[in-house]
Amino acid sequence: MTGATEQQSSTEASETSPHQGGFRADFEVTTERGGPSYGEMVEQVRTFMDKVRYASPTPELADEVIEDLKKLNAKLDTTLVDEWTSPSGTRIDLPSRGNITLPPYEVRNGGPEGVDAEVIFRRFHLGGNGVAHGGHVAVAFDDLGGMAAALRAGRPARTAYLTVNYRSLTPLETPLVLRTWVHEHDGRKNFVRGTLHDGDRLCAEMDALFIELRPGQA
Ligand SMILES: CCCCCCCC(=O)SCCNC(=O)CCNC(=O)[C@H](O)C(C)(C)COP(=O)(O)OP(=O)(O)OC[C@H]1O[C@@H](n2cnc3c(N)ncnc32)[C@H](O)[C@@H]1OP(=O)(O)O
Repeated sequence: MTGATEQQSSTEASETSPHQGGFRADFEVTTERGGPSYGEMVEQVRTFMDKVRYASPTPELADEVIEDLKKLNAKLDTTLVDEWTSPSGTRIDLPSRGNITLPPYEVRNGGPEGVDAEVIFRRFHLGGNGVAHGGHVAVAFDDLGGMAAALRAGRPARTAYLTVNYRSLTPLETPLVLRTWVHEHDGRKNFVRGTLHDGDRLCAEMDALFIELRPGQA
């Protein structure tokens, strides 16, 4: 499984420290941080969120779960690091780089020409009536649109605007194809388009602008 490409996280170094700015010019990606079971740990948390979305616990069970979660939170408290050295976001071998906040995706192909990924919206991404929440669709477009801009530009880019047209319902628990590409670029401006398909059916389209960050820009 791949969560990203090498190019995406190893961008052009600048004369400024890579430790400055909103996105670092160069930061270390890894397949090892968090250990071999880290992906499974993230998957178990996603599964837990799936269950929470649909569970209706008794008051006693809710109290029990709270106590268990407090213990787990205390365990993780002893291991907290900054965002650049956390496995969540830098583990390129895992879906969505191990980033638990993103809908899990796998990049099938990524380069200056664009990104082709498979994304699955989980049960906890429910909006209503059994289909995905539109905000989660936008999150997937944002991350993979930013990736398309970064791969073309060779440097990080930030979203200036992002428009999603919801063309049909987006199913949960279904492998979907999300594509993003730079349609046009002008200086630091990358006009990025995207599509989300369930088979042949178009679920949503994206039209966005990603601005390449200047060295050290916050
Ligand atoms: C691989 C991982 C990918 C992750 C992707 C995740 C992406 C994100 O979610 S980023 C978070 C959400 N975005 C933000 O918080 C951004 C907040 N805004 C900003 O930081 C700034 O406004 C920023 C960086 C977008 C642009 O600022 P700045 O670099 O100073 O550029 P600025 O000089 O204002 O504008 C550059 C050009 O873009 C144009 N522009 C800027 N914003 C917009 C906009 N919203 N609409 C249209 N044009 C715009 C300007 O008009 C200008 O055009 P021109 O060069 O022709 O005069």
